[in-house]
Amino acid sequence: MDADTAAISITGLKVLRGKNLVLPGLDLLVPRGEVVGLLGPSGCGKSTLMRAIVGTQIISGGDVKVLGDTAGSAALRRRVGYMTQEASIYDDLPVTANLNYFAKIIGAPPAQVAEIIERTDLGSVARAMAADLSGGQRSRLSLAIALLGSPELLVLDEPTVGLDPVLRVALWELFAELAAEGVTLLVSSHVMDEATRCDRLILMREGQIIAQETPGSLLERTGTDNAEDAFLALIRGAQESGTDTPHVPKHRAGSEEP
Ligand SMILES: Nc1ncnc2c1ncn2[C@@H]1O[C@H](COP(=O)(O)OP(=O)(O)OP(=O)(O)O)[C@@H](O)[C@H]1O
Repeated sequence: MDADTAAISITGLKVLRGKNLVLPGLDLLVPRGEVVGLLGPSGCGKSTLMRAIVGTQIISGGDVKVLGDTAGSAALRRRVGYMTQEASIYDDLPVTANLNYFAKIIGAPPAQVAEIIERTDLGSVARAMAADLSGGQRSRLSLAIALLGSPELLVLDEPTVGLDPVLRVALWELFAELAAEGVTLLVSSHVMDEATRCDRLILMREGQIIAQETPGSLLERTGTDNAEDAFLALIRGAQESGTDTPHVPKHRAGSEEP
C-alpha cells in the first residue's frame, strides 16, 4: 500500500489551534475497505485529525492525501462523507426533507433517500420534524446525510455517543456491512470497548499516534484482553522506558497489509 492506493495517507501533519500545537507531526496510512477505529481520551486530537482529513482544518505543515488526492480538494467532495459531533441538520424540516435537500446539494440520486432511511432505521420517524427527534435519532439522521452519494470514505466523529447498547450494536453492524461493500470508515470514539468492533485501531494520546494495528495484534503485543488495558499498558511501558510517547514504527498499518 502506498499514498495513491491508501484511503488516507498522512506525513508530518502539524496543526496549531489557538496557541496549542494539537498535532505536532503525525504520520498515518489507512488502507481501503476497513472499519478503522480512532480511539483516545477526550482532547487528544481525534476531531482535529478528522477535520484535517476532510479538509476543514487549516494545517501548519505536512501532507494529507485522501483517496489519492489532497485533502479538501474539489475532486473529493462527493467521495468523502463526514459526520461531525454536532448534528448538521435542519430542525425545521422533516427527516425525509432534510435528506432530500442534502441529496440535491451533493447530486445524489433521489431514490437513494428511501434506501438510506431504511438502512439507518429512521423509517418510523421519516415524517417527523428533525427538532422532535431523540438524540440517537438525530445522530442517525446525521449519519444518513453522510451516506448520501455513496462516499468511498466515511469520516464519523463519535457516531455512537449517546446511543443505547442495542442501537450501538446495530450501527457497528452497518459499518461492517459498508466496509464489506468496499467503503473505508474512520470512526472516532472515546469508548475503548468499541475497539473490538474495528478491523484496525489507531490509538491517540496528546496529538500523537501511539499504536496503529489490528485489535488482535494490539492485545497480543500488550498482553491484555481489552483495549483500555492495552492503552494503559502502552503508556506505562513508555513511561518506564523513559520515552513519554510510546514509539510506533511509521506506517505500521501499511506494513501489515497483505
Ligand atoms: N479552537 C480551538 N482553539 C484552541 N484549542 C483548541 C480549539 N479547538 C480544540 N482545541 C484543543 O485541541 C485539542 C484537541 O481537540 P480535539 O477536539 O481534536 O480533541 P478530541 O480528541 O476530538 O476530543 P473529544 O473526544 O473530547 O471530542 C484539545 O486540547 C482542545 O482543547
